[in-house]
Amino acid sequence: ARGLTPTVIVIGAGMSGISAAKTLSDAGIKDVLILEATDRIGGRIKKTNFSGVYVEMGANWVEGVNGKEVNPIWTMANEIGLKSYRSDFRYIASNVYKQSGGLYNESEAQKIFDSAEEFFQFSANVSASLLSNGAEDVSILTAERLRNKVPSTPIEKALEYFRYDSQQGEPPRLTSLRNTVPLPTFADFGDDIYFVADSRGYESVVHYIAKQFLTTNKAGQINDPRLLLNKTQDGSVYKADYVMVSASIGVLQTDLISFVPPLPDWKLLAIYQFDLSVYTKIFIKFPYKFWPTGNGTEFFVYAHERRGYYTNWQQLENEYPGANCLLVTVTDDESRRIEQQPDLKTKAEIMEVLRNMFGDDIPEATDILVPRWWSDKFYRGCFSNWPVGLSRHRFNQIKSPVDRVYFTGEHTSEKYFGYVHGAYLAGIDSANSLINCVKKKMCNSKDDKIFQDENVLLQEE
Ligand SMILES: Cc1cc2nc3c(=O)[nH]c(=O)nc-3n(C[C@H](O)[C@H](O)[C@H](O)COP(=O)(O)OP(=O)(O)OC[C@H]3O[C@@H](n4cnc5c(N)ncnc54)[C@H](O)[C@@H]3O)c2cc1C
Repeated sequence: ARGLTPTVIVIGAGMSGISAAKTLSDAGIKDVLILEATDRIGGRIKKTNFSGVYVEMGANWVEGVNGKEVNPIWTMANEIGLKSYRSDFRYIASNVYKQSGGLYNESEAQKIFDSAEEFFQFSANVSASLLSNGAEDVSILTAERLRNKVPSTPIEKALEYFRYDSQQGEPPRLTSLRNTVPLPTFADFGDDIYFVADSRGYESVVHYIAKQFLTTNKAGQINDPRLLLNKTQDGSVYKADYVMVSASIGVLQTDLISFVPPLPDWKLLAIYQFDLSVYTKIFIKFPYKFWPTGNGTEFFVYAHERRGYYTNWQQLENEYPGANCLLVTVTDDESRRIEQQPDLKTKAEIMEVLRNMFGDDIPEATDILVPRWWSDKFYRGCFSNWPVGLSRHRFNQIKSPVDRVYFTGEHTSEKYFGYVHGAYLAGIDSANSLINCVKKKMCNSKDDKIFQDENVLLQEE
């Protein structure tokens, strides 16, 4: 180690920063310094105590399990015995509530569900043919129009929301068909997703990786001088040969971090064009259960005429027995609206929705948790989504290094952007490019040249 001048400074100790630092360390570049703005590692994987149980404010599922390849996060979750529960969405059609109460007829709901499934297959074919023809990208909504499958009734809209917005955090109008249908996560790692409910938190996977290269004290806590927490705007100066930036793309879209000299135009254009979705998991607690429990009841849907209005529900009896907790998820504009209003207002809205579904006799909620990722200057959102029309060339520029400044994070994973495994694999990838530069002096890829030419063009405009 060279003391005050490490080879690499890693900005951010979320999954990707920790994964990058470990990869560097494994390759013999042990003099890294990780600077994290908050008081903890894990970033968007974060547990909190909610009325006596540990719930996840950020990432909750290991997504992509039981497929042809093994999701590396699943491997680690098993190595540490992380408690998780397979989510079973097969019964949704029997659990769709009308706006003013009562369930939709199951066969009616099933028909809409089947038709959505048929559309999904169709759209996957459209996506594949766009790719093979080298044609322009289209949105998921465009594909719906092609098939005359644009949802119009509350139940159609609710089921569409359940399928797309709960995965991408943004509506089909904004989302790239070519890059999200089908999602490589499920094609490669399998269709199953497992809900983590463990008092150590999903973040224990990040700790598990960190402890493989950072020192710990007798109590097992990380005490390595190469990890500095609460590192923000305190006037300290650190020097290094290289920097690896792992902050969210939402952070990079603001001026929280200033680069001197400024990032080139091609880089900024790429960063500014990608999307960071907002996805809000609201936990609510009750004195007792008034919702159906048992097999096939875990997920339910509320079909309000206002699309995305408290649509997605999960009862957590399996995961947190006896805690009497529900989880309702909102996204995008609803998330931003709810982040900006007091929790009491949100609770009142949710109580009204629940009374519509279950009648006036239900008890008042005793506690509510509303995470605010979008308002948080260290995140500015939840997971990235590929907007329609953004080319692969432009996408590659998001992760491309600028001189000795490297980039990583879930938003730099071409196949698995938006996910925990995407962040993990991106950390390894970006670290490997940096290692190639340090050790083999392979620093300027051919692509960089293209980018630089483009930059000149932009400046001449
Ligand atoms: C609500 C929510 C639900 C999600 N659900 C799932 C899910 O179920 N399954 C799944 O696979 N994925 C899910 N995700 C996505 C997953 O959490 C992320 O893809 C992944 O954790 C991102 O890791 P990262 O290292 O790229 O970024 P981050 O976790 O954001 O790490 C970046 C780190 O940089 C720090 N930082 C920011 N600015 C600075 C600065 N100026 N200086 C120093 N440090 C800074 C941050 O504090 C943070 O610790 C979800 C995310 C959210 C928010």
